[in-house]
Amino acid sequence: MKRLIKNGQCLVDGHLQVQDILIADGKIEKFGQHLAANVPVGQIIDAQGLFVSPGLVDLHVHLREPGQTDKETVKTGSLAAAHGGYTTIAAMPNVIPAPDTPKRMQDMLALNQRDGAVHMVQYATITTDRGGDELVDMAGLKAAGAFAFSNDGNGVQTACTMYQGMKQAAALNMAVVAHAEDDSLTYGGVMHEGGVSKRLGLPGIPSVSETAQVARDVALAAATGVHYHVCHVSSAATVQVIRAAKAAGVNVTCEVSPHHLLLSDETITSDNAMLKMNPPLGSERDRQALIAGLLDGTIDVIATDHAPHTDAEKAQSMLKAPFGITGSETAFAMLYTRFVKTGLFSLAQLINWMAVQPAVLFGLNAGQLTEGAPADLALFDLTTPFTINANDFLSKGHNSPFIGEQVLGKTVRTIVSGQDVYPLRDIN
Ligand SMILES: NC(=O)N[C@@H](CC(=O)O)C(=O)O
Ligand SMILES: [Zn+2]
Repeated sequence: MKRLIKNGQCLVDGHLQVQDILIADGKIEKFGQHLAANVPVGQIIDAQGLFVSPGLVDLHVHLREPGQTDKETVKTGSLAAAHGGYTTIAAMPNVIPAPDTPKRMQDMLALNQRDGAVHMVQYATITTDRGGDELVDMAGLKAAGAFAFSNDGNGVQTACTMYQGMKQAAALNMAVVAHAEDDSLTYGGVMHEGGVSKRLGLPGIPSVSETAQVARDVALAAATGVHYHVCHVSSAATVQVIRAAKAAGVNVTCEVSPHHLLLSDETITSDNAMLKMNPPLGSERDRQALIAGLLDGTIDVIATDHAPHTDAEKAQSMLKAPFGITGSETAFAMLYTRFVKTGLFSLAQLINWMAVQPAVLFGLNAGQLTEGAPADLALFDLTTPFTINANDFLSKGHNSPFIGEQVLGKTVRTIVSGQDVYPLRDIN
């Protein structure tokens, strides 16, 4: 079936231009001005005044199924992504059981295929059950359809395990995607170690727990040649390590989360678990270094680290609540409002970091608004202010520090392979 999106504002060579998009068979058939086409009645979408973006691509989400479906499911998590304008998401393997064998990967992919509202790719673990030192059957997992390898939620503690894992992944031409955290340096902390943690009397996590492991892994990546991708970089020192590694020609890429760009430990004025995540919010200096890292190309992409938890869990003190906040449904609007409207980033840069580059880094057929590409699109209203409201979330998680924020950039419609996935007709 054909559909025509008329008069949307699209990025062409970095600037907004009024364009039409003709969709046929789930793909963009034509992209241009004043397209005339024979489309069935009711299949013309008036996008006047809306920003029509390539669907966003999120390299880091937690969907909790199987194992913790009180927090999220593949259905609710992928709908939350669609609500945020994402059309492709990469699901982390910290589910129970973890996709650490080919059979479990096949089961996981079948579930994603059945319930995913958007395109999904799936990380396999690096080690069995994301712990210890027993490497998974990487070749078997690749053959079963794994996207890349990650123990996200935890760092790989032993250099030898990481080294052997990287060697195997490199031979398979697969990426190793690392949550970098040296457990011997976290001291049971719940927030960034610094003046604020001292003032609040909360145990701190030194940022060197991240930097030390990234430095180790950069050396291992250089020795193995693997594509090493660092998750949710949070500190100035880590940005500097990655900058130097890139300059030395190491095959390293990295992501930053919206919350690490938007917030710092100074936002934490009281014991508030909505501001507890891993890695923790850094200092204001760290935050500035992350912004500078994006702008100079050290940081490649923005990924949400969408990490839903139950209301009851996150109502607890920072000492007890689990680490993690949601992100899929707030990322674009928060970043657009705080960084593009203020002139710090251009809209083209933001879309490059949220859609184009995530696809480029991992060879996904996504992130492009060009003829022949999948018709994966997000339509955003950049002019009508709205308030972020937990009642609008399609995620089961309400653990967002951005609830109540006044923003621009509401998702009006999300289209995957030519079909509407948001707004949605049946949610259950
Ligand atoms: N980021 C978090 O604080 N939590 C994530 C795990 C992770 O990405 O490290 C989760 O799964 O809850
Ligand atoms: Zn992580």
